[in-house]
Amino acid sequence: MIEFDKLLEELNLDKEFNFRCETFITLLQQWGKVHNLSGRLSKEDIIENIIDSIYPLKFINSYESLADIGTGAGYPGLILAMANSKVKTYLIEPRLKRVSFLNFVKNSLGLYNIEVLAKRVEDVENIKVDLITSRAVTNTKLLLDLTQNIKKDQCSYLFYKGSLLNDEIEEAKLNNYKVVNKEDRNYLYIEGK
Ligand SMILES: C[S@@+](CC[C@H](N)C(=O)[O-])C[C@H]1O[C@@H](n2cnc3c(N)ncnc32)[C@H](O)[C@@H]1O
Repeated sequence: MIEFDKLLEELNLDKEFNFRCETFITLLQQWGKVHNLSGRLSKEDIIENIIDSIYPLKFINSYESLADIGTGAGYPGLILAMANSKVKTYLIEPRLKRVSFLNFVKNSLGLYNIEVLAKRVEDVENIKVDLITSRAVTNTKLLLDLTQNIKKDQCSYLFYKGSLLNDEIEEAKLNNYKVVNKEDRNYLYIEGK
């Protein structure tokens, strides 16, 4: 896939990331059928989701710790952790089959920067991160409210949104934010200052 190869080059992602993606694709296709983890399981669909997950690395600031809310089968938090295995990454996901899958991928790839927390985000305690991500879980205001307990003072947010973003921005009373559009996707980035 040309777009994928171009993006990897642009983001300076090496062969190791490519290998991790191949393994993730194989495992998701195996587990996905049995455990109903993700609706879209063709290789092309999975690569599209991987591109969607890592595309924001083009424009966000670097970060040392990350929490992804509602990681499901891996998007975007697991993929971001595969792209940068030095970043401490918490994948917060309450559904146990999804948790087992995320742990299986983590162990298969030796990604010990990842910690999978089998909880709802509002029940998570004792972690503080400087980037919070989420895709397809809930609206912006609720995400900001539910993550109060895990944010560092200068925390940034990256939410993967569709087209209905303006109402959400208004409801959440956001001032400093950036929206980056790519096809049907709107990435909402709120930079911690
Ligand atoms: C529609 S799926 C999206 C999964 C993945 N982020 C993606 O984009 O493919 C929503 C996920 O959020 C999880 N979830 C729902 N409420 C949550 C909460 N309060 N805290 C953490 N995860 C939650 C669900 O278990 C589910 O796996």
